[in-house]
Amino acid sequence: MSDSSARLDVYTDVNVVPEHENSELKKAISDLEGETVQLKKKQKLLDDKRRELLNNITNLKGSIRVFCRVRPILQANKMKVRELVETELGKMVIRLSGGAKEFGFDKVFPQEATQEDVFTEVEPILRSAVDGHNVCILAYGQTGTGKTFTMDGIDDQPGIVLRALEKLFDFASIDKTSTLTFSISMLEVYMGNLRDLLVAKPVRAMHETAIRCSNLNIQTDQKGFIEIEGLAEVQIPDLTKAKWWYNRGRRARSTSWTTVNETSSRSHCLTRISIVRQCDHDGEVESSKLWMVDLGGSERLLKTGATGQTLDEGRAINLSLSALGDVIAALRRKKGHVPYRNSKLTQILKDSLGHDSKVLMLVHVSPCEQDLAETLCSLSFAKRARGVEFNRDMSEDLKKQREKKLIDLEETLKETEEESRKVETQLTKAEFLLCESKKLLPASPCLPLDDQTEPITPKNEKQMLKSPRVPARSPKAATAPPSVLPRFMTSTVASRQRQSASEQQITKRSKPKSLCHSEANLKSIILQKINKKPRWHTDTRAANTLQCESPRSVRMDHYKPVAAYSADHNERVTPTTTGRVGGGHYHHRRRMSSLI
Ligand SMILES: Nc1ncnc2c1ncn2[C@@H]1O[C@H](COP(=O)(O)OP(=O)(O)OP(=O)(O)O)[C@@H](O)[C@H]1O
Repeated sequence: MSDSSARLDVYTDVNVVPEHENSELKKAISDLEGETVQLKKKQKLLDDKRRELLNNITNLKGSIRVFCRVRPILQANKMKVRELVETELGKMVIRLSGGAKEFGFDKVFPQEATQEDVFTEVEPILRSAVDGHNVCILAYGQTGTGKTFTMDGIDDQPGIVLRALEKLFDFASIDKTSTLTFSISMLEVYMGNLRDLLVAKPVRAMHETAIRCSNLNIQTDQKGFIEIEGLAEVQIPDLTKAKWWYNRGRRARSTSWTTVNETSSRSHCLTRISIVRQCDHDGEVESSKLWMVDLGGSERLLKTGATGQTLDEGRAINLSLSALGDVIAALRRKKGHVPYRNSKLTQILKDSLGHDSKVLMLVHVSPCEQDLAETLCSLSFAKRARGVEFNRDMSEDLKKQREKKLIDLEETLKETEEESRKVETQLTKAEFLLCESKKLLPASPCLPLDDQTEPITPKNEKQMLKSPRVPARSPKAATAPPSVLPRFMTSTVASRQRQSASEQQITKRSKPKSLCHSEANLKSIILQKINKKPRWHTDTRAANTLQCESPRSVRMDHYKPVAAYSADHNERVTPTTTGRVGGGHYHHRRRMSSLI
């Protein structure tokens, strides 16, 4: 057979679409493009609606919520204690000689409550953080009542922070309308000074006489947002890196021995997760903060056997806790002046306690008779934070109305989420069809088969179907000046996982049992759209090259970080604003952390 006849055969086998069908295919593509744009718009609207509904629900429940957790009786004093604390649904009852005293809470966790029980109730507030609200979770209570246990947890019972990190990455992997990126900072407020826990070197000497604090400045920008100048902020692209940094920060925390708790925290430990959310539809960027705070133990100083430095530490902790109580009470009463400036703690948390933020305070108490005085102090603090007027002053009628409104809102939220899932399915289908039909358009004159690079074999066919194409950077990203880009906007592992899952999903769908059959199916689907019967012939070699790149996957690499933040511990950590790398030596007065 001559060369030319061979070429003729090839052209006959390959999809040569007649002109009129070609224009119908173009029309179908343009319809599909219109459809995906509309579906994306609808998806964005539904997501906005969901966020608004959730926000209304949280506000109705109270933007400052107070839970109470009762620590179990510890093995050490199991034999010699009398329990005075009883829990009922949403209520704490203290049995006193003169009768019982009741305290109401949004939720009460009895001694047997697990870390999981606690986290289940905490979880909804994390959604608010991802939706763009500043959120503050505070663990408050007497020394030794389990604040660190609730926030940090122990090896086999992780606490809120680790669970929250996991949850955030879960949210990122299932978010269909935006890309989420996270970074972590940790600091402690010790005797009124701030100390960066991510750049601090763990100090192994137990009784160092001085603490060197880093030069961290609390700044308020024009919009009233708080930034801590000089505080290291590390990008966390995945859960493993997030855990690594978090554990590093915890080890650097100051602890000391008191008569009440062997590893008493002598400071407030603050973990901040900065969340950047970029909407895939319009590129809009939102940021929010999630603070998780293990407060220093509130204590009656005489009881802890504190003297000297420990006494000073206790005083400093009590002063800042009382300032925190004043701020929350003022916010509760919606009082004009909120005394944020009275402590470093409240200055740092200023933009995450007030306007439009969500606060969750977990008050910890001991069940033992010997701790009664402290327990009553903690419960009074909680009562003030919760606002006495909240339920007591509300008439039964109002309470019922509120309950009904909550039920209605939750119902609407469910429906919205359901509708959003349906739109997501439609969008995936439309994008798949669009992607495949574009490949049926003859883009340029066909090359003779001899000129094609590699023959298709079963081996590389598999390879091609599996490996996604490298996503192109969007024109937006290519042209945007780096200085205006948020510094955390790199793809996270979660987002990359989501991308590859999405591609695998589509590849699975596009992966033909028989390639001819698959393409014929595709054509018939597209032809159905343009009301035509399939007439084209199939060239299996051409069909083999079908790889569907999810159009939605392109978004991941839009941005590069401006600063070289890295969660890899071999790499550099950069402080947020000053450019000063905090590799200095921090001589902490003493440290007995059990976490080393
Ligand atoms: N819910 C719980 N279940 C089991 N053990 C607990 C629980 N809560 C606290 N503990 C144990 O009680 C001890 C004291 O708890 P923890 O150190 O968390 O108290 P703390 O309130 O953080 O104290 P401090 O303010 O002094 O730092 C620890 O040994 C801890 O493991």
